[in-house]
Amino acid sequence: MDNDLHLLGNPTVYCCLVAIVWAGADRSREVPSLDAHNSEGTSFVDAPLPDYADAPRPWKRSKQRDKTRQWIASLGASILLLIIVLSPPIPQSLNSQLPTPNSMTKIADLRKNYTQAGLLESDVVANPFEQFKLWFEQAVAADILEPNAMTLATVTAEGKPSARVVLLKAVDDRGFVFYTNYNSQKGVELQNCPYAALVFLWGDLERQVRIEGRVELVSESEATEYFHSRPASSQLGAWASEQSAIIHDRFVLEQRLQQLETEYQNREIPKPPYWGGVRVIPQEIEFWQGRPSRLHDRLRYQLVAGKWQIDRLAP
Ligand SMILES: Cc1cc2nc3c(=O)[nH]c(=O)nc-3n(C[C@H](O)[C@H](O)[C@H](O)COP(=O)(O)O)c2cc1C
Ligand SMILES: Cc1ncc(COP(=O)(O)O)c(C=O)c1O
Repeated sequence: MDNDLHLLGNPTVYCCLVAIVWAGADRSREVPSLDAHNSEGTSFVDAPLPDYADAPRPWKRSKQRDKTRQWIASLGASILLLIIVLSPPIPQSLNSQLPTPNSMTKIADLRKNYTQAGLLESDVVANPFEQFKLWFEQAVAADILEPNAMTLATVTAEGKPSARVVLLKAVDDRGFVFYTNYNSQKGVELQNCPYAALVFLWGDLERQVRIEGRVELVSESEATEYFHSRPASSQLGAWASEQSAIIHDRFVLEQRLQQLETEYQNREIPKPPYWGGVRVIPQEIEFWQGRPSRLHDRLRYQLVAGKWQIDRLAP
C-alpha cells in the first residue's frame, strides 16, 4: 500500500511539475497567434506572412512577467530533481519480482536423478520418532524452507480424499501435532473420520516421510499454552477467520481484525473454543530416500502388537 503513495512512483506529481516547468519556460520566440494577427483587421486568408524581425509584437511579455515565469520554471525543475535524487528505490511487489514464465516448459521432461545418499537398515534407529527427529534436524541444518510444513490428508463424509499443508508444532512418542480451527473443513472431516495421513517433502535432501494413523485432540491446557506462545496478530487471526467458510471479500477479514485489535488492545487474548491441536498417532511411518534409476530406498515402520517392525518396500 505504501508503495502506491511514493512520490517517485506517482505520475500526477510528474505531470504537475512538468506543467509548471513548461508554463514557466521562456517562449518569447513564439509565432504570433492567428487572433493577434487578425485583430489588426486583415482577413486571415489575405494576410501576408509576418516578417518576424520587424513584426509588431503584441504578444511580447513584460520583463517582470518573464522573470517570474523563469523563476517558477527553475523552482519546478529543482523540485523535480530533488524528488528524483532523494527518493529511495521503490520496493517492488512480489508479482513484479517473479521470474518471467517460460511458456516452452515441457512438464513431462522435468525430472531429477537422486544421487545424494542411501538408506540402509543399518542406518536407522529402532524408534521411528527418534529417526524422524534425526531427519528433521538434518532438514533444519540443510536450511530447507519450512521443514515443518507437511501435507495433511483427511477423508470427506463421502469417502473422498482431501489434502492441504499444515505446520508440525510438536512431536514426541505420542505423535505429530498441528494446530487448526476445529470447525474448518479438515476439522469437520477429522470428526467424521478420525484418521489422517501426513507427508513431509524435503526435496533438497531428496527425502520424503509418510505418516499414517488415528487422530486425537490435544488437551485444552496444551492447546492454550501453545496458543499464547503465538504472536498476538496470529492469535487475533484465529478469532477473525471463520476458517473454510465463504467470505464476501478480503475487507471482511481486515475489518474484523481491526475491531479485534481495538477490543484486545490491553487484554490477554483468550484461545477460541473452536481452535486447538490435533495429534496424529502413527500406525505407520515410512522414510524414503531418493536413489538413482528410480530404485529408491523405502524403510517402513509398522506398529505390530505394540512393537515397531521395520520392512523394506519396493520403490
Ligand atoms: C506452509 C503452510 C502452512 C500452513 N499451516 C497451517 C496450519 O498449521 N494450520 C492450519 O489450520 N492451516 C495451515 N495452513 C493453511 C491450510 O493449508 C489450509 O488452507 C487451511 O487450513 C484450510 O484448510 P481446510 O479448508 O481444508 O480445513 C498452512 C498453509 C501453508 C501453505
Ligand atoms: C491458518 C493457520 N493456522 C495455524 C497455523 C499454524 O502455525 P502458527 O501457529 O505458527 O501460526 C498456520 C500456519 O501457517 C496457519 O496458516
